[in-house]
Amino acid sequence: MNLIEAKGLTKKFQDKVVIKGLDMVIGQGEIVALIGPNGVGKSTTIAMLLGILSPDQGSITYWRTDYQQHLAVQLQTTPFFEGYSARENLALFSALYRIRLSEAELQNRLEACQLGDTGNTPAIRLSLGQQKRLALAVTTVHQPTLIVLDEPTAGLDPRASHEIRELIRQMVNNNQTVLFSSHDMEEVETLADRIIFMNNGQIIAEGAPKQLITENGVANLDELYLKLTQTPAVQPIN
Ligand SMILES: Nc1ncnc2c1ncn2[C@@H]1O[C@H](COP(=O)(O)OP(=O)(O)OP(=O)(O)O)[C@@H](O)[C@H]1O
Repeated sequence: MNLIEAKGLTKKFQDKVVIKGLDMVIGQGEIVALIGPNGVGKSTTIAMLLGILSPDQGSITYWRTDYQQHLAVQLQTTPFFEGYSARENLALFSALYRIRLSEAELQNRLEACQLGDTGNTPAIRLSLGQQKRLALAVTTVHQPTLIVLDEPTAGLDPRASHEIRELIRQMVNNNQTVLFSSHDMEEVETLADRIIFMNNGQIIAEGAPKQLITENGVANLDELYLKLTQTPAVQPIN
C-alpha cells in the first residue's frame, strides 16, 4: 500500500521555481532517504507532503483522510519543555496527543530508547544523543504510521548515531514508515531501503542503494553523490 502519492508538484517562492513537476510515492513499511545538495528543495518537498505548504500545481493523495493525526515530524531542533525531566516531557507530549500513559508505560517507552536510567534528568541536561532519542520517543508517542525525520543523526558521534539508526529500524519492524533526509551517505547506504535523489527541484535518481550504485557504475553512495551533482566541466573553446 502507498501512504503518499504525489504527482506533478510545483512550488514557486516569489519568482523562483524551486520544485519542478515532482512525482513521489512513499510505500508503507519503507525507510526512504531523501537526499541531495543544500537548497535543492528537500525541506520544501517534505513540507508539501506533510500538508504544511500547498503546492502551486500538482496533487497529493494520502492513505487516509485524517492522515495528519498519524504523522510524526522531527526537525533538527529538540522540542522539550524546559525545566521538566525526560519522563515529564514524555508525559506532557502524550497529554498533547490525548494519550494517557501509566508510570510503567512511561518507563517502558524510556527504556525502549535506552533512557531508562535518565528519566529524572532534566531533558535539556541530557547529552545530545540522549536528547535525540528522547525527541524520537516524544514525537512518536502516538504510534504514528509515517515518521519524517530531518537529518536524525546530524552532529552525533558514531555510537549515538548507531543508536538512532537502531531506533529507526525498530520503528519499521513495528510496521511504521520512515522518510528521512541526510547528508551522510554511509548512513543512507546502511539504513535506506530506497533513495530519492533530488537536484535542482527535481528527482534525478531513485532506487535501492545497491541498485543505484550498480546502475551508475560507482563504488559507493559518496561517489554516486559526486557523480550526480558534478557541474559540467567548462568546454575548451576551439
Ligand atoms: N519560505 C521561503 N521563501 C523563499 N524562498 C524559500 C523559502 N523556503 C525555501 N526557499 C528557497 O527554496 C529553495 C529550496 O529550499 P529547501 O529548504 O527546500 O532546500 P533543502 O534541499 O531542504 O536544503 P537543505 O539541505 O539546506 O536543508 C532554496 O533556494 C531556498 O532558499
